[in-house]
Amino acid sequence: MEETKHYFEGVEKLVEVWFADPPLNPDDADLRKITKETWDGLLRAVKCEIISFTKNEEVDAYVLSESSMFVSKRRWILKTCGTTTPLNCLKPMMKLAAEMGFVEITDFFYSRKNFARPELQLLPHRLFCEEVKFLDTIFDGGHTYCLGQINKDCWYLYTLSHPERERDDRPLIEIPKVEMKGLSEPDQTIEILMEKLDPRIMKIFTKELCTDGKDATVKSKINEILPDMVIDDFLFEPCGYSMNGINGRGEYMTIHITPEHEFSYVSFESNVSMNNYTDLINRVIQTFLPSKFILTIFANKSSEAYATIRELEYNDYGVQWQRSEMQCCNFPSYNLLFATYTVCRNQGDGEEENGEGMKC
Ligand SMILES: C[S@+](CC[C@H](N)C(=O)[O-])C[C@H]1O[C@@H](n2cnc3c(N)ncnc32)[C@H](O)[C@@H]1O
Repeated sequence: MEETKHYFEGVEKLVEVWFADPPLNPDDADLRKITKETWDGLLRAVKCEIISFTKNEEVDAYVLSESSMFVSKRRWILKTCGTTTPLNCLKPMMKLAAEMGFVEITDFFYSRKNFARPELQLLPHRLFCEEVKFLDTIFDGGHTYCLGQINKDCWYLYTLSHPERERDDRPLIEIPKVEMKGLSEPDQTIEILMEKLDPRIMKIFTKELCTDGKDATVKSKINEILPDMVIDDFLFEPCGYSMNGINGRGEYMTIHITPEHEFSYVSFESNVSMNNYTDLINRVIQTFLPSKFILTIFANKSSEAYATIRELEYNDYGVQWQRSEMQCCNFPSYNLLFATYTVCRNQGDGEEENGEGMKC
């Protein structure tokens, strides 16, 4: 691969952990009681820092120097890009949670797209098999998947993925196992990972064209994607953009933009509940005009999206984007859809080998 002087890996590593309500005083235990100073300390191990914070009744949302973190009562989401090392704060975070009474994990997901420049990553993130080895030192019974083409665009997943009836057997934090009560609440996550974006749109996310995050949010119409979201946005110097949006139903959206032409990348993620994501996906791709994108949707059995995500099998996004891959996985407690799309007029896009393929 051609050496570039400046390179930034937009692709994020995404950690999502759900804890069971503690058996004793479940109403008192709340991950949002962890202070900003404590998070500052934990995030040092990840090599990123908090740059902005917003909250509502349901969720605390942090914009980070490299992406975002969302904290709700019993769910923690950490999404970081660049050469950050999010798995390095997993054990300390679980220890903190255990001190609050959260001794059982009900769901765990670690996922990411393949890196364009894996050789720049730090241990334990240089290869997916290295990440799996690291996670296996923490969890028993992790399941690993690679969706897509391992020598082209692909997406890795490590999950505990236990069916409901096996929940008492979940691994945990060197603390006696406890029984989980109740059914899981509805949960769904949609991610759209876009590459090779329209340079005219990417220009918005530079200090040349915009003064600050708000200016870029309005000029790009990001605020129209999910209009009920209260937005916290940040425009980096000289370019780069991150935003978190939250609403009163505990839903979030987050967008991160690496606008540099040679390696442009935009990610969209939300847990907004919908029984059909077609319109949302259309709004996102029309906002950024990528040449190719990966779509993933998770929905658990209680989610209104659970039964409907297969409908996307029949959807194309206008004449411009053509689906090149699609896989549906039925896990015991959730469905997962993975699909890749490329722009029709550039059939070659997305056909180049990725930096990380076939090395494990
Ligand atoms: C943090 S943002 C968004 C990253 C996100 N994962 C994405 O989707 O690309 C990264 C963009 O901001 C730029 N940037 C400028 N200053 C930065 C800083 N101090 N830390 C991280 N990125 C910075 C990078 O060059 C890149 O274009």
